[in-house]
Amino acid sequence: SEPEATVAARVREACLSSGFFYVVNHGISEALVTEVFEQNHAFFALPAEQKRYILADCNNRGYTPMAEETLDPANQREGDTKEGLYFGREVAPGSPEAHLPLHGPNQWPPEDLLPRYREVTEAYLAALLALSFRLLRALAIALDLAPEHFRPYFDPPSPFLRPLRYAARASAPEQGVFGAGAHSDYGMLTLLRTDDAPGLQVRPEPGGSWHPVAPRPGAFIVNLGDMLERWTNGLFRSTLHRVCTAGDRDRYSIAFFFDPAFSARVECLPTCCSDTRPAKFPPTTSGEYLLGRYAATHSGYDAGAKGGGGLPGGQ
Ligand SMILES: O=C(O)CCC(=O)C(=O)O
Ligand SMILES: [Fe+2]
Repeated sequence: SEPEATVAARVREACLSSGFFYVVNHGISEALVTEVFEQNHAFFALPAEQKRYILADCNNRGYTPMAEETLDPANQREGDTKEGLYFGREVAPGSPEAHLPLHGPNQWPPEDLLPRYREVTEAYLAALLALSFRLLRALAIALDLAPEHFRPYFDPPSPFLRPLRYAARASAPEQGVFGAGAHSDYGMLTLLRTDDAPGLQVRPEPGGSWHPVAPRPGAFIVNLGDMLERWTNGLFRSTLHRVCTAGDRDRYSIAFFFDPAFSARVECLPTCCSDTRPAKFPPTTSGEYLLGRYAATHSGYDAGAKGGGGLPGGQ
């Protein structure tokens, strides 16, 4: 891999334009990536009742059936034509964090059916978490901040792994049918792997045209989320994207969302606002922001379900 300063300079350039870039020479073995895709092929091939056995719980961890999520309610006539899974950082039931929304034990596919699923998934999660922390340093350097600037906000991090299967159904944008409706990601960074089926599109300019993002063998597609856009007062972009499937076959992808600690405050960096460039977004917390977005897009998720709490850190 290249010197960190070189990487940071190229990251800056990408973050100032589309906020999307490919990461190569990342050190994560292709064997591991292949294995995690194989495990998810096997999971999604299970009978519906087996998948529903781990239906997403009050922490939004587990299985989300076809069309459960609607990423762009204003422009969709039905839910996303995909099914998925959510895994997060493993939080034991009695631990101090267990009362927090979105925190708790993961729901793993039954071991008798998929004996290697958990081990492979945990290895992949750990590898992506380590890569994300490297990118976090590069982002800080790209913003002329100390390399460890963001680190305290990620103690502990909130990683979410999202294996997805898109149905073999042609998207029809003019009819409001999408593999995944247009959205920006919510957190800091997203590291995406897809199979070789195209579908991801980005729209760098508001109201502009959609551009395909082709899968590249061995590369992660990385994009910035809303929290980094808020931290940088819009300097680094959280770009709108969607998935339009061709309908000739299923499409598999695995998104990894790297988000700050639940209680981390996300507000304009002092270097990104001034009298002439006032903060565009009010301060929020990572948890509050995430919960609001989940509540708006997941029919199966009840943001008030845990501890009767509603949104934490309220304003
Ligand atoms: O499957 C893809 O290519 C993109 C998925 C995505 O944008 C997301 O899950 O946030
Ligand atoms: Fe996304």
